[in-house]
Amino acid sequence: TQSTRPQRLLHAVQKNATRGDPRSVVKAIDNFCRQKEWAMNVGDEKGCILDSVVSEVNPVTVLELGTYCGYSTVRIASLLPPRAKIITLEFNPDYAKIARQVIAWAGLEDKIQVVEGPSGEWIPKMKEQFGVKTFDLVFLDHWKDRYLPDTKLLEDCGLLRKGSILLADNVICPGTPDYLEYVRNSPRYKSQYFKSHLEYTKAEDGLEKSVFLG
Ligand SMILES: Nc1ncc2ncn(CCCCCNC(=O)c3cc(-c4ccc(F)cc4)cc(O)c3O)c2n1
Ligand SMILES: [Mg+2]
Repeated sequence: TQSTRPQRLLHAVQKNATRGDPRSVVKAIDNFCRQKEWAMNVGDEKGCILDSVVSEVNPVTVLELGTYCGYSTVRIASLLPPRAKIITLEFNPDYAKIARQVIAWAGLEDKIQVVEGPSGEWIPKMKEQFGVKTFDLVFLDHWKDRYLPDTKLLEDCGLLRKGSILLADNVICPGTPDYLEYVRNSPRYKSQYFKSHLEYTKAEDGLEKSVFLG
């Protein structure tokens, strides 16, 4: 039977990356996506912006919405301090299965919890299920029309504290207009746009970094 793109991406990692070396896993995926098949990872250009925000925030608890193959999960986790943890939500069980193997190849299983299911159902259960108080950093990279409702859900569930950082991918392409309007006009956020390009292409895209003011 024909393999899927995530399966081919995983094979490229297992063939070209060194077990236990997250940076080589990131490199192998970027090479695969540049040379063989485009895939919707945040990519190397936006990935550098992600790295700088993670390093600046130095988060202890991270939430990622939309795991896909685990590329940004590995990028983030490789920069976290020892006891820090990242919970990553993935709707698609096939993607989650691949992501777990990519994360294992990088040797980052202890820092990462892959949770399967829709964000709208899991966010209200974060405190009781995972003992989370608040998130220091949230990386939004899932369905673009879920960015706004899930941000409001995070607020309503008390999962954001003064200074929590939201970092959103694809605010230009595919675009998240209602989310952008909200975080840029709400008095509860201080927002900043990092102009970049859609992964592995010349099309414009960017990340929006928003600080929750409480
Ligand atoms: N509610 C819920 N809860 C949890 C979840 N987990 C996953 N999902 C569903 C997410 C499905 C994938 C989301 N990502 C994208 O769609 C995406 C697309 C492009 C792109 C594509 C084609 C183009 F021509 C140009 C740009 C580029 C990107 O960087 C993207 O991130 C969930 N949903
Ligand atoms: Mg994305």
